Amino acid sequence: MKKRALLSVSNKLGLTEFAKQLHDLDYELVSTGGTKRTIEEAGIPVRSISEVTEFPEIMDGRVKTLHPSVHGGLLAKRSYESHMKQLEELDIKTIDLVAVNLYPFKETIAKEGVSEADAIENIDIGGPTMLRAAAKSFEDVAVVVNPSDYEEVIAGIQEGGLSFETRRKLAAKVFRHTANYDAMIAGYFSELTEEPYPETYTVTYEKVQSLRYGENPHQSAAFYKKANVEGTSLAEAEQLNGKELSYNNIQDANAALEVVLEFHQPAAVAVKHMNPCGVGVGENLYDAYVKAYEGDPVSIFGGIVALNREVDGETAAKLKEIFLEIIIAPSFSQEALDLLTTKKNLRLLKVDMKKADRPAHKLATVNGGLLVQDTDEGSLDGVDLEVATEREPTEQEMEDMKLGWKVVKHVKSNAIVVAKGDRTLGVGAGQMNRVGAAKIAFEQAGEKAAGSIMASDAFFPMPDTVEAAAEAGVTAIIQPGGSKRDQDSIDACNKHGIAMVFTKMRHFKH
Ligand SMILES: NC(=O)c1ncn([C@@H]2O[C@H](COP(=O)(O)O)[C@@H](O)[C@H]2O)c1NC=O
Repeated sequence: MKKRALLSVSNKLGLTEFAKQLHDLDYELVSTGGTKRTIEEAGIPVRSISEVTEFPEIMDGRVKTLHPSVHGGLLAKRSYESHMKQLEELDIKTIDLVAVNLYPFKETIAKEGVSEADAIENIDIGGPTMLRAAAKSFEDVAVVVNPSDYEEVIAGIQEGGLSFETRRKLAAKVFRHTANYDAMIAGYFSELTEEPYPETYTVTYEKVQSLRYGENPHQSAAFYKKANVEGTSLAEAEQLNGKELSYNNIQDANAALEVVLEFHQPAAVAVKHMNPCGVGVGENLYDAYVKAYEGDPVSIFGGIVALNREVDGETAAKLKEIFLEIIIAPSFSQEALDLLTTKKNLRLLKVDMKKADRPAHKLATVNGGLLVQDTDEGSLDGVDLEVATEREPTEQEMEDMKLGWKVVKHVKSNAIVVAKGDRTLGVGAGQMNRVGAAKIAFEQAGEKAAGSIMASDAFFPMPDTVEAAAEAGVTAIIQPGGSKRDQDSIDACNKHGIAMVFTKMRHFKH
C-alpha cells in the first residue's frame, strides 16, 4: 500500500520540489485548496482533501481538514490492533507524513492598522490541530512544520526512512512552533482586552543566534528576539563589520541604544558595563562625540558608542582614534565605512532608530520567577519642575539638568550624574549609598565640576550629598524630592547658593 502524505501550507516555499520528491518516493499526496492547486500546476498528481473526508471545504476554509478521516488517520497507533481494526471498519487510511505551516498570524498583526476581524481570520485552527495530532503520533508519523526541513526529511526517507530520533525532533519542533503561535495569539488578545498582567504570562521569543558563551566563558548562552519586536531594537540590527557579538556586547549595546534614544539633537553615548560613561549632545555628530569622549576619556576605552545620526567621515576618523568594541548608528556614510572597516574586529551596527514605540514591558528573572513591569517612559516633557530653593536655576543650568536627568535614568542606582555644557563630566553608578555615588562622579569630573549640575536618580535622605556637591563646585541640583528630610537638603543648598529642582519622579534602575 502506498504511503500517504498530507500537505497543507500557507507558505508555499519549496512546496513543489518537496511534493515532487515525495511523489517520486511513491507517496500518495493529499492537499487542501491552494496547496493542491500549486502542486497540480507543477504537474504533480495530488488528491483533494475533500476526497478523503468526503466532505467539502466549508465556510471559506474555516473547516477543511477538521475531520475524523484526517485525525483518525493521524492519531491511530499502528501498534494497537484495536486502532487498526477501527480504521479498517471505518475505511480510514493512515497518514504517514504531514507538512503544514500556518496562517500568517504574526505577519498579519504586524501590519499597520490591521483590523481585529483580519487578525481573527488569520488564526489557524485546522493547521495546528493536524500538526499536534501528527506530532503526538511521531512514533508513526513524520511531521514537518518548517520548509527548511524538507530537504533533510527527503534525505531521511531516501536513506530508508526517518529514524525515531528524527521524528521525535520534528515533533518537538512542532510543539514549540504551536506554543509560539498560540503565545502570539494570547498576547494579541491580552492587549485587546487590556489585561497587561493576566493570570498566566505567556511570552514567546525566537532565536537570533547562539552565542559563544554567556556573561562568563563557563556559561552557555543564546540571543532571542520577541516574536513581534516593538520599536527600535538591537535584535533587528544589521551588523556591517566586525566579529560576532557576545552576550556582554549585546547587553552593553542595548544600554547605549536606550540612552541615545532619549535625545532628539545629535547625540553620542559611550557605555561601559551597561552604564553610560560619557554622553554629549551638540550641533552636529562630531561635536556630540567629542563631548562624550571628553566626558571620560579613560572609561570609553574598549567601550560601546551609540550615535543617533549618520556617522560621517569626520566623526568616523575621530572614533577610529581609540579602541572601541562597537559603534551603533542609524547609518554610516561610505567614507565612514571605508575608515572604520579597516578595523577588522570593530563591530558596526546599523539600527533603525525611527521606530517610536518602546517595549510595553520590561522583564527580569528571579530564581523561579519573573518580574514584569512597564518600561520606564518617564521624562520631563510637559513637567513643571518645582524650584525648591531660594535661587532659581539659570537657563544654562536648566539645560544641563535636563541632560543630566535623561542620563541618570539609565545609570544603575544609586546613580549620580555631573554635567555641564551639553555633556556629562562624571557618572557615579551602582553604589550602595548615594553620597558614595556622588563622590565617584565628582572625582571623575575633577576641577571641571566647578559650575556643573548634579542629577540624582532618587531623593536625598540626608544633606550629605548636597554638602559634597557644594564642595565640588556644583551650582544646581535636579532630583525627585519627596524625602521626609527634604528641608535639610534645601537648607544646605540655600546655604551654598545652589539652585535645586524637584522632578517628583524617581528613576531607580537596579
Ligand atoms: N480549517 C481547516 O480545517 C484547515 N486545515 C488546514 N488549514 C490551513 O490552511 C492553510 C492551507 O490552505 P490552502 O491549501 O488552501 O492554501 C494551511 O496554513 C493550513 O494550516 C486550515 N485552516 C484554518 O484553520
